[in-house]
Order: sequence, then C-alpha cells, then structure tokens
Amino acid sequence: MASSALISDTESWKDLRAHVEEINKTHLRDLMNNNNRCQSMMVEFDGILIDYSRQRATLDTLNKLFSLAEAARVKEKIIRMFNGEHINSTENRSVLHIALRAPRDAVINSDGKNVVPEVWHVLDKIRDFSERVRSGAWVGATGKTLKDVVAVGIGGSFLGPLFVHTALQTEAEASECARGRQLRFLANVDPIDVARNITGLNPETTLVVVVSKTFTTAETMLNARTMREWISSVLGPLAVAKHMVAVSTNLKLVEQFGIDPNNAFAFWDWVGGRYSVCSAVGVLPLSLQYGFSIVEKFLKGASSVDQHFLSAPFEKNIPVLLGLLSVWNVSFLGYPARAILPYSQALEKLAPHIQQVSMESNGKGVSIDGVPLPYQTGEIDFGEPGTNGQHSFYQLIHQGRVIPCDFIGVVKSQQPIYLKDEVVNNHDELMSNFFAQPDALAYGKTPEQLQKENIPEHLVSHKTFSGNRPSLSILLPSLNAYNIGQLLAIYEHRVAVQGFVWCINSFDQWGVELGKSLATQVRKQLHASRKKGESVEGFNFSTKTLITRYLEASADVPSDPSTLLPNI
Ligand SMILES: O=P(O)(O)OC[C@H]1O[C@H](O)[C@H](O)[C@@H](O)[C@@H]1O
Repeated sequence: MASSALISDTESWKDLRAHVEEINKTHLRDLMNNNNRCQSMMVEFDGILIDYSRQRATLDTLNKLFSLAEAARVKEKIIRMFNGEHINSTENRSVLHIALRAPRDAVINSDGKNVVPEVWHVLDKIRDFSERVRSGAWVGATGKTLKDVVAVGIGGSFLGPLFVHTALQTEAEASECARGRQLRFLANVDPIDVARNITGLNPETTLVVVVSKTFTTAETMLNARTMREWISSVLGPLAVAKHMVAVSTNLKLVEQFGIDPNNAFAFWDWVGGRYSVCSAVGVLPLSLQYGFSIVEKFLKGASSVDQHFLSAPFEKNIPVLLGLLSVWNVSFLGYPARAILPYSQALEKLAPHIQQVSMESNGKGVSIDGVPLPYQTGEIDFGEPGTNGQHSFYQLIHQGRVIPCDFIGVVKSQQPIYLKDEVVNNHDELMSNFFAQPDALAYGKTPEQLQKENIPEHLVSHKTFSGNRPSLSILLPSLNAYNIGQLLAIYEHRVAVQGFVWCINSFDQWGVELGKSLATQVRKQLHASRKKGESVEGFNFSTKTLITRYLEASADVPSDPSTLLPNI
C-alpha cells in the first residue's frame, strides 16, 4: 500500500467487508460447537491464557485480518517503533516506552543514541532516593520521616500510576512493603480533590511529587502551587526543598517552580504521557510506596510482553491478535464500544487508565498523512470490575446494544477467604461469574428454551436473550507486580496495533488542545470581571449567559486564602 493510499481502499479491507455477510449467517452458539476452532482461538504466553473463541470470527476471518495487517504494514511499523524511528510524525518523535522497561544491557536507539543507559541512570536515582525516604535517611524539614506521598498530576501523569497502585495495594508482598505508608493522587483542579487529598495528612510527614511531562499543564501547576502553599504555610518556605520533588521532561521549569533540580527525575519526549507509567512518572511514586524491587518486577512483566510483541508470529502474538480483533469489531462489525470487565477489585482502575491509552491514542479523524478518513477509528472504552458491573450496566450488554467485552480473571486471589460453611470460597464465587457471563452473552436464550421452562407467554420476549455477543477472556495466573506489568503492556501494544491498521498516529493528541485554549479565554474573563468589574464580552449568547450567572451567583464566595484549605 502506498503511504498516502487509504487502508479502506485495499483488497484486504474490501475482502473483510464482504466477509461480514458470511459471519452474519452464523451464530456464536454454533461457532462454539467447533472444538477445533475454539482450540485454535486460545493463545498462551508467559502464564497468561487468552481465549478469543467467543469473538464473532472464524479462522477464515483471522486469515483475512492477517492480510489486512500485511496491507497496513503492521510488522514494519512495530519494528520501526522498536528501532526508535520518529513514528510520532506530527510531533517528530520516537515512541519508545518499551525502552523504559528494557534490561540494563539492552540497546535501543533514538536519534542515533542508545537511550537505555539514561533510563537506568534515572531508575538508579529513584532506587536510591526512594530507599532514603523509606528508611528515614531523607527526612522532612522538622526531622520527621516522610511516610505519606501525594502525587500531583493529571491524565497520563496520573491514571497509569493510579491503576498500578490500586492493583498492588492488596497484593501480599507489596502491601507488606507499604506498611505504614500512604500514597495519594491529586489530579483534579477541583478544590474538593485538594481537600480530600490533604485531609488527615500532616505536612511534616508528607512528600509531594509533582508529575508533569510538560510542567505547564494548568491543573497540575495550580495544584502544585496549592500544595507548595500548604507546606510553606505550616513549615515555612524553606521546607519546600525537603517536601517537594518533581518528575518531568522540562527540568528548566521544575527549577523555576522552586524545586531543586537534584530532586527532579527526568524522562524524555519519546515517552508519551499515557505511555509513561513505566518512567519516573509511575516508578517514583510507586517505589516510594512499595520499594523499588517491587516496581522492578512490574517493569520486567511489561518487558516480557514487549519482547513477545516484537518477536512472536502474528498467529501467536497476543497484542496483535487482540488489536486485529478490535479492528474487526469496530470497523467491520460496526460495534463502536468495548467494555473492560476485570473480575478483580484490584483492577478497578484498569478501565479508566485504558480509556485514556486507547481513546486518546486512537480517536482520530485523519490518517497519519493528514487525509480525512472515511471510516471511524478508536472505540468507546468503559468498564467496571465484575461482579459489580453485572448489577449495573450488564442489562444493556445482554439485551440492548452489542458491546464486545474483555473479561479479565485471575486464578489466585490476592486476598483469599475461605468460610467453612460455604459451598465455594469467595474467589470461586467471583470466578463462577467470570466463566458464566461470556457464555450468557454468546449463547443467549431462545424462546423455545423459555417455552420448555413454561415461562408465561407474555414474558417470553422479555426473557429472550439474542446471544451472539462477542467477548474475550483473559486469564492471569495471579495479580502480582509482574502480571500487572504484563497486562499493561498487552493493552498498550494492542492499542498501537489498532492504530497501525487504521493508519493513524496513535501517539499525538491534538484533540485536547482546543478546549484548553478556550478555557484560557474564560480564565482571563473571570479574572477581569472579578478584579476589575469588566462585563463578559467576546462569547456567544449561551456562554456569556452562563459565565455571567456564575460570576453573579458566586460574588459572595469568600476570597480569604485560609478558606482554600480543607474544611472537612
Ligand atoms: O504530564 P503533563 O504534561 O502534565 O500532561 C498531562 C496530560 O495532559 C494533556 O492534556 C494530555 O491530554 C495528556 O496526554 C497528558 O498526559
């Protein structure tokens, strides 16, 4: 395919389009009868088992998807990514989050320079710093150990670390290492988030980590100034040096903010924000909480999947298979959404993190060459842990819209409970649902079955399940730091594969800019109206009315600085 031609004009794409008719003739309950098909739709790597037999696909579909991958030059694009080529062309950058978790002796070049030694230089610095803080060798301004950490950051500088932290919190080894310590995340510029995060904390024993790739993000910088104020109002301005550190690619702005550059942890422009959890963005706060050796296991898990992604043939390549199946669901079967359903409370922040990774990466309107696309890219990701979701939105998934689901289960619970009078243990109960739901979606329930059960006639249609609803099952052996790293990398690379097939740039995010610049205009107006009494001008009727109402109705809100600190 020539670089400017559209993937949707290729024979492979057209072939898949035509193939939909074929697939529409078959119900999943019939496809599931073919054991050979099902067996070949299971793939295993490094302890992880993926079962995609409940996708509305046959082996023929898979072969056609492999042809599409060839037409889109997916293999070549993967290699270019690993080789550090500037595949993020609109920002003229490499995309090398894989280098963040590469072994110390690996060689990964960006712009002719091996980046691995720099990565390990920062990792060693984090190991050293986090050990000093945890052991009490580094103390706060009043000589007390810093046992609590508030990580200030938003978007990619927040969601990934929050996901990993939430997943590790109940893991036996990690929680033992975190004993007596707290890690909190301040993301939203909403003052309520400030209040919630500092309530119960003492500045004397708190370390604030300001995390921002650019160090210009409005919300993060305001929250960082608020935290600086919180510390210095109690401990004096000199205490900031002992109580605030930073993670950024922009070390100049870190220094201007007043954080000692020696206490700044660098990363690089070849790390996209939403792909940055394996950089100091995640590694620093997580090492402070759990110790570096736990976080190193997380990096190793991710690295193992990186190697698999680079080297496994497509037929056995988990991120490639999952990515191609997502393209099949979105672009050919026409399903615009995907539900991420972990049967593990520890994975409750997986869906919010993948939402950003996937939707910010692949929600694009033009090809990587800037050509408007005649097909939709990206999907609407959402999710909640099971079984909670079953009692909430699953009704729609079972009888309303068709939404391909990712079911994620874990063989060994982080916190097993065995009650002596119960038939099954608590984790078995959870997993019974994990195994049952995909079949309920795939098979459904026919009117004939209901009639045999003597269901009253007027309820038969209400109780009918059409079935034929696709899902895939991901079974992890356990949920430790290593497995969490594997899961992360599977999703990251899957998103990349989708973007490679759709021929978009999955590594920029121009779509977030417009709203930000309009907010700047509003911010100026709020300031001018409040301080100088200027009337609201330069907005459309609707926005002017709303802003005016806001200003008028909030005129009596006190502006005494002391009221900005928590009141709960
Ligand atoms: O890390 P920062 O530079 O503060 O950026 C934080 C976030 O804000 C931006 O608006 C982008 O949408 C995100 O991709 C990014 O992760």
